[in-house]
Amino acid sequence: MSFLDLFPVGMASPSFWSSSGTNESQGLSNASDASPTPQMPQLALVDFFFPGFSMFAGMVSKYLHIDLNLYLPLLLLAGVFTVVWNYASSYLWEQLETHFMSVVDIRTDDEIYNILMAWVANQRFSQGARRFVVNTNLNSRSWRLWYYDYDDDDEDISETKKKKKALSYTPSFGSHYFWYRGRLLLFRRSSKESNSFMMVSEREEISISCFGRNPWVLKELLMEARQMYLQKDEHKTLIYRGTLKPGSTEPTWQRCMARASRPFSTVILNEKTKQDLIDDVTDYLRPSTQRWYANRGIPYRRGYMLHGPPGTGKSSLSLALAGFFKMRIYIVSLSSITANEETLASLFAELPRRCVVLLEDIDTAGLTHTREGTQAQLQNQSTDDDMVPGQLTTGNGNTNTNSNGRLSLSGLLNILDGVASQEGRVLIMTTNHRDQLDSALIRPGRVDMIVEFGLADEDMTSAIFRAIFAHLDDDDDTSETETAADIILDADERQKLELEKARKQAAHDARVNIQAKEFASKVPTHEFSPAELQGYLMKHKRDAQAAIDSIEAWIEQTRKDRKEKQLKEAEEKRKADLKKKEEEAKKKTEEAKKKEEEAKKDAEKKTADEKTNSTPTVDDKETAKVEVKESKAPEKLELKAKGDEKLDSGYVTPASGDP
Ligand SMILES: Nc1ncnc2c1ncn2[C@@H]1O[C@H](COP(=O)(O)OP(=O)(O)OP(=O)(O)O)[C@@H](O)[C@H]1O
Repeated sequence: MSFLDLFPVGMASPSFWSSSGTNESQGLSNASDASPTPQMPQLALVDFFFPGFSMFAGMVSKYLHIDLNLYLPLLLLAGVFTVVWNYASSYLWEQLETHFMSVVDIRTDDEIYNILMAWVANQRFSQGARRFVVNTNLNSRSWRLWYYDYDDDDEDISETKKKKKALSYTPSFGSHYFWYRGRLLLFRRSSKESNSFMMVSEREEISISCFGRNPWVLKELLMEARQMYLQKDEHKTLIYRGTLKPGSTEPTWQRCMARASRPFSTVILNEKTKQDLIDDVTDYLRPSTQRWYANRGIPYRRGYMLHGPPGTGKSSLSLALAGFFKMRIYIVSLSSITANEETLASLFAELPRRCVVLLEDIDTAGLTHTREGTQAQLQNQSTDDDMVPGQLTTGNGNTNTNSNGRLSLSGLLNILDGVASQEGRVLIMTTNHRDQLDSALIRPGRVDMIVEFGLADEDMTSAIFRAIFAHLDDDDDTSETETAADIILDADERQKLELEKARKQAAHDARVNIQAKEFASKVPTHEFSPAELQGYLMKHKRDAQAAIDSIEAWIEQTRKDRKEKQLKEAEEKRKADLKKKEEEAKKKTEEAKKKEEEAKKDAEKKTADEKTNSTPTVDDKETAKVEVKESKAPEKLELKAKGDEKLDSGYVTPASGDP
């Protein structure tokens, strides 16, 4: 049986309705029984609004013997009501929202999005939603906020002890009602019309509304969400880096990671220096200190300079400091292309009041020429095109950004002295070559404390060894030990177990101390950086003895590698110099050639001009004749000239002494 067989003959044609439906139908069709044709426009109209209605009504009439015509007015009414309701309800809702509700819109390109979504994911209404979005990372997908690394908190350890990404559930697009502090709130998530190049997750809009004109409950909710978010990061140091927004020249701070705060004790440095630094910053951050500065008109800022060879712990100390004082750290490398006065100024303007600002590698920023440098140096500087973009230049006194758009020393000083840096921030500058810096940059007031970092000495080496091999409580798989302890309910047995554990640890630490001394005695002092030694030890982190046994071979190899590297660098430098010299010589030869050609051309032109000037015209011929004659017979010429004069002027000029 085909599909068409279901329908009576002629059903598909417009005339079917009037001819076959007349027997049963009365309503609309009764009026047209006698003449089927006038009904057609009505049916066509109904079909227009409800496509396929005539066909459906025909089937219902044939098989169920119900005449839908009778219900047509009702259906139409329902349709009209639906349309009106749609318009009216959205209008009414709009009016209600405008006059009787408070709404907070959440920007998806702001950190508040991450804050709120973290809160929402923890709410009952979110976990009970029937349609929801599942994420392993709740953070905004907006390019301004999309971080490439996930917080460690987003991971959980399952019973099988395998690390898995935690799943977060948030309500899907639509309106979701929930109760908060006894008030009914509405969480709305919708997809906004936007450019197709944006990802779906980027195109969402979030808002929370409450009934009533006072939005206090919304503000409280946001505060609670923020508090919860901050608690999550309490034991972490949030690291931000100064960068340019993708595809634009606008600078911005991008949160790049949240690291577990590094304890101060893990930074190996002279204990007194460490304590002095902590005391200094503690004193500086006291509210009374701020008043003290203000009362005396002294700019409220504090600068620290950390200097020393690469890999000696400058960045580590800065991070530990930020973690210790629970402050965010904002890092900008002056050797990066983003570093010019304009970008730095806007980055500084965006900084929060209390934070650590780390200006990295100011030596790579081109301060090898000092501000007191000679005029020649300055001239060289201005023509030096080999500098890395973003390098600092000494400036020419007139401008803070030189012609290449690079940051000048005066530009940097302006930023350091500017209003933006007088907000109680801790400014740390790091450098590998302190001696090459301008004294203006490190004068008291700009740099208040200088901390020197050096290559590892014997004490440092053994401290690094201990740091790697000492047993820390967190190293244990606590879930396993806890289970064992839980099983043994007897207090004595438990105490015994703990004592045994402590004894084992003490024995381990004593062994590590001896090994550390042995290791340190084998490493020459002030030759290797802590980072190099740490890197080596980490290769043997499960076997301390192996680390001691193979250190000599490593030292040998490292020296060899360094020598090779030095030779390679020297060779590269030699080649580069040679190439530069050749290029300069070539340039000079070309210039000389060019000059020669120009001189030749000039000479040729001159000769040509002379020739042109010397080609005899009629007058010239006359003059020449005169000249020739003049040379032959001066007296005669004189007479002739006088004759000419007579002819030209019409009268004779009386010559002196002429009778
Ligand atoms: N004094 C130190 N105490 C503890 N760890 C250190 C120390 N020096 C270096 N390290 C280790 O070496 C690595 C590199 O250190 P860090 O980045 O702090 O050095 P740096 O001086 O800032 O180097 P650079 O000048 O190249 O930026 C880190 O993993 C750090 O743990």
